[in-house]
Amino acid sequence: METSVEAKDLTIYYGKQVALRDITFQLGLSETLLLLGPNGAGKTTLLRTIAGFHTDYRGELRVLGKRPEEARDLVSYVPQSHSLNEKVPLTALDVVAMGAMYRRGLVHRIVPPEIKERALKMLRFVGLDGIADKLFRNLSGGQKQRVLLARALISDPKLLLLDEPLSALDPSARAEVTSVLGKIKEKRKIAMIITTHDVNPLLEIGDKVMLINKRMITFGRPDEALRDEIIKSVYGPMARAIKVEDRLYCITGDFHIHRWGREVR
Ligand SMILES: Nc1ncnc2c1ncn2[C@@H]1O[C@H](COP(=O)(O)OP(=O)(O)OP(=O)(O)O)[C@@H](O)[C@H]1O
Repeated sequence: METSVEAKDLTIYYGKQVALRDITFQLGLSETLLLLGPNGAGKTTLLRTIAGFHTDYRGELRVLGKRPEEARDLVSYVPQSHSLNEKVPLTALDVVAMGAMYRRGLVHRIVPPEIKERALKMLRFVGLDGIADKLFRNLSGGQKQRVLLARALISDPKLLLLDEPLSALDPSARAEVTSVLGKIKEKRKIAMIITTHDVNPLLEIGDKVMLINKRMITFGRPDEALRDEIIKSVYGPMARAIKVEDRLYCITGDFHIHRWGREVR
């Protein structure tokens, strides 16, 4: 199988401390992996390692057939919280265009016409072409997340890494963003790895699920990987994996609560 990511006996360190071990898996070129695990399980660490930002690891790791550091141009990474300074009056279009300009070493504020055209196309793709000239800081949470997805897509990545893309959103914004993720999967046919505390809203787009908790607990198709006894081994006896009318639900009792944009755990 041609793979987007391939890991064999991967162990990730922070100096002498092991953050994550026993990671072995293969992800196909257009597959979506949902990466699930409790607080501190190592989800962000694994994502940043695949992105080529964290290099303190042993074992094998290949991203699109290359070492992660060499594959960076083929990968887009959307961190849990964006690092844009909201005091700077950037429009939605500016933010999307940044995704193409940084790659070409362009750091000035004037967006070249060719990039503007592509940025508008990306905004249309995420259903936001009407707000191109609005200030990013004034957008709703769901709109901001969709703009950040458009920014990640403009460089035409083959692998998209998303850290908790739904966690700061209210239910209707979650549905908006989930539907854009489904569209990316269907139309762009690229590989995605999405970290989440709550796998349920994403199960329909997940080809594979990995559950981690400082080590890999399970990896496979959702119905194989999310078995009741496995979920209980990580989240305790109250946790459940249940099927209702052929749809799988994973009840872990593990969720983020956000108030006024600040994350409370
Ligand atoms: N820069 C760092 N230096 C040392 N240890 C770190 C560093 N970053 C993370 N860790 C540790 O690595 C482990 C995994 O953290 P990580 O942030 O990857 O977990 P996570 O599953 O993404 O957690 P959360 O769901 O809370 O975001 C934790 O024990 C954390 O304390």
